[in-house]
Amino acid sequence: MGDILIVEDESIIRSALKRLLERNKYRVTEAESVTEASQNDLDSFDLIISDLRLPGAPGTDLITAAANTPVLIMTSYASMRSAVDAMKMGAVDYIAKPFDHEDMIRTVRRIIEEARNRANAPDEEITEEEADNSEKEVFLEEDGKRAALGDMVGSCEPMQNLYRRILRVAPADITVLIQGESGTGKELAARAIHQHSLRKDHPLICVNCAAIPESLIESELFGHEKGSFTGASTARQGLVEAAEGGTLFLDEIGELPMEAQARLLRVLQENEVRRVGSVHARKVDVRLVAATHRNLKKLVKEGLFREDLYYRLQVIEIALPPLRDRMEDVIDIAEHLVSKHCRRMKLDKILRLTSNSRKLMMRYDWPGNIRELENAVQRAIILSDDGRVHSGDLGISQDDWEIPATLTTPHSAAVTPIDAKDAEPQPSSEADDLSLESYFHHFVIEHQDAMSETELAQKLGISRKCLWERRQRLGIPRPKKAASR
Ligand SMILES: Nc1ncnc2c1ncn2[C@@H]1O[C@H](COP(=O)(O)OP(=O)(O)OP(=O)(O)O)[C@@H](O)[C@H]1O
Repeated sequence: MGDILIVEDESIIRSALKRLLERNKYRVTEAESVTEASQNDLDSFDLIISDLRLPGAPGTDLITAAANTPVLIMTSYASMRSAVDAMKMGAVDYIAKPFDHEDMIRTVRRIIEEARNRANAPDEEITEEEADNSEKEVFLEEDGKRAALGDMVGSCEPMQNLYRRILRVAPADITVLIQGESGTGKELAARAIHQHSLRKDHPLICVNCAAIPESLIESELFGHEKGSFTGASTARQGLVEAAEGGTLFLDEIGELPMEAQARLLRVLQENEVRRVGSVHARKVDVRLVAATHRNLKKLVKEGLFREDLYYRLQVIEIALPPLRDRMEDVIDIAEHLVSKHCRRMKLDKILRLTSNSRKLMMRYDWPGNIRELENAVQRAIILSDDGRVHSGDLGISQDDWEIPATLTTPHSAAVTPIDAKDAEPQPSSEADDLSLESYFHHFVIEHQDAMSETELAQKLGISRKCLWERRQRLGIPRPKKAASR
């Protein structure tokens, strides 16, 4: 079944693990330290299982010493953090001590099987030089200055670093956690990861955990058997299974209820999904990319997010900067969005930004990030009647930005002839928008403890997704109830 090297200095654990593996038909070699392990031909093993803390060099040294053999790290539950670091260094997985025998055998079997499948797959590796060149090709546009990756536009240093990081992690089949404020492009980043992964010809399923009612989320994600709850008249596959072979993008993973977190952990640890109401688990092959605007570590401390799931998720983190930290890209992004929406609306010409709208875009701090910029641009395109995007049509309340001296006089906006429309009093519905927003704000604060999200959305006459988005924009996050673990 396979050759395994165990590297463990505690003889009781070493011999117990040896017996367990031999009972399961593996051939086992033992070592007490990295030095003793290195006396073997490390690449001749199918798997190395090593303790992290050993006398002398740490178990992670074996990761580089055995370039072609997967290394499974064992560590005590208390030092999970170092296990995550070990995975960042290239360990194939980690297992907490004391381990459950079945867990260990399942993990060993899976790792060896996956390594064999990879070895039999056609060799798609490219040299580092080729990789570097392909990165340049992917994100540098024709003029050699502007950069973009997939639908992501932006040439500033942080964005170029982000593109590089995405291209590095995409082909490695590991879980990625994307952090960033609402509207910063987390879904676009997830799409880019999928597009540059070996799974690109399989489905990418995107789910916003905050937009699905808590009572339905488990069956939506994991599926259900017929009769498992009122209304489940037929058995149904969940979105995890629908992503088979591909990528599952879970946006706002911090909103996932505790029960669903437990099921998701099983998907990550065992590659298995159990439908609601079923006693059987099904094998799945799905890569998880998760995103959140929340501080998951804080949620863990508050007992609202499982610590073991958190450690599984944060193996590789990607951070999306808020738009206010990449103001040099604002105009490029705005122009990209104008042209995207003009094409979508099938307009004859692509509208131009007036100089005042450019100035306003540069001055405003975009708390809702690119989503807010996109909404502003769409609104201005619809209101425009002269082929230009005017500052007054962007729907940005003057209370929200510091009016630059160049744009105003004591009585009216100072304008250049080209921006004549910007000088006119705006027939904008700003006052209505503001009063609607404050009504929304009051209504939600007043009723959120007594009503579910679905009831709130129904009363307000909007969808749950829209309710959630407005909560983000107005900074009134959904109150979470602490769940028992
Ligand atoms: N760098 C970018 N260039 C062009 N368009 C972008 C960029 N980043 C985001 N967008 C656009 O902004 C909108 C919001 O992006 P996206 O949905 O990916 O953000 P998000 O962080 O996932 O938001 P949320 O957390 O609210 O779901 C989308 O329409 C997306 O196409």
